[in-house]
Amino acid sequence: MSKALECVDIRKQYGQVLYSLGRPEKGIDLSVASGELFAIIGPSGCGKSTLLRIIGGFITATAGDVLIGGKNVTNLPPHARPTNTVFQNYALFPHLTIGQNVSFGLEMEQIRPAERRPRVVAALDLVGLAGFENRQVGELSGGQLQRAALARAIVKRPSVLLLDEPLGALDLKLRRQMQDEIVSLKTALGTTIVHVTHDQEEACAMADRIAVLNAGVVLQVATPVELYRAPKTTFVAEFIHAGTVIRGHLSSDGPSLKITRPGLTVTSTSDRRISDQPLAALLPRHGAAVRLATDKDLLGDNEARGRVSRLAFGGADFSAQIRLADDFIIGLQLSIERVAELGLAVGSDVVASWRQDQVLVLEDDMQTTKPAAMAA
Ligand SMILES: Nc1ncnc2c1ncn2[C@@H]1O[C@H](COP(=O)(O)OP(=O)(O)OP(=O)(O)O)[C@@H](O)[C@H]1O
Repeated sequence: MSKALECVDIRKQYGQVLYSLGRPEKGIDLSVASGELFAIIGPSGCGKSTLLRIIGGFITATAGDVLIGGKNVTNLPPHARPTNTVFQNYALFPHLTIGQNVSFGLEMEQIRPAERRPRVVAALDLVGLAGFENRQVGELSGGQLQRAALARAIVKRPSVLLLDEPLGALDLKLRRQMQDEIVSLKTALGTTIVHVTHDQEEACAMADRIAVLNAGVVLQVATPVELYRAPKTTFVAEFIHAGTVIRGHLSSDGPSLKITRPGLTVTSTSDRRISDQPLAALLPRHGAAVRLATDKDLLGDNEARGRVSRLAFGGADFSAQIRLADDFIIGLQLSIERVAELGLAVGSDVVASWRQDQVLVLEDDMQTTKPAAMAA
């Protein structure tokens, strides 16, 4: 597939050492395929917006290049790039009607009025705002304003649409609806989209691929499923809530790796070698990876005795927390059927066990030890 966007060795420094995007020895490299919806996720302050604004031309990178459709646009201002950005705060002109707002960019490009009008009507139609042309900005709801902002961005037919947390201000229901609509829009127009969000669920629901950013560094780029099945580092695993991170004493046990902590020994078939790089294990959260029993005595590797400390129903399944002997908490998802079958309630004594081949070994890139942070 052809590349719609490439970031090559991008770095940005604010102040001397205040914040830096990219590492001193290597900047950020990203490649987004044509027609792809590519999400950038990460915690507040990690540099998502900075990166997106460098792509859009609103911020000048300290070093590196931005290529769109193979063309180097690094030195072009925002309006001369084939991109358009939708911001969280809509950024609509309050004194113009919705139609005039959508038409504004076309006027700037000196497109003839006769051509402008059908394009404005078509863009409003695409985002579900047919007939809203003559409405004032103040007469629209939050969701409608966000749609108008989208229409204004797509009317210029950008080859890359940049979304900077555009759904952040919407309530959950509207947010889900807009997520679906943006994906449909992408499919209908074939536009490449780069979407910045701090919400990993939103990214997973919408994106073809996701880049996880922390402290100015891209830790992993993968499809949503790959990210859950094989997070590379403890930061990624914890950020996306992939399971419970186990830190402890690490040793080699024949062909497998063994991590021991009080009341729990996990072994993994992972072939990662012990080196200077700190490693940790991940117990996946999804129900299929975990066996839970209420009448089991034998305890060996990958088995732990505990007590259900929380059972929260999330609509489709339960999020359970199990407190082990030394107050270490593991989190997992359980189906309604499984909870009923085991007669689980808060306070139930259980034995949890994992298949060796489902215990992942990952690079431990977290500075702080947060054993209970991953509870479901
Ligand atoms: N103009 C600036 N001068 C100095 N530091 C800045 C400037 N703009 C951003 N920063 C810093 O750069 C870092 C990255 O900011 P950025 O807005 O890109 O993060 P973000 O991941 O988008 O965060 P959020 O999710 O909170 O919007 C932050 O630590 C921020 O304080």
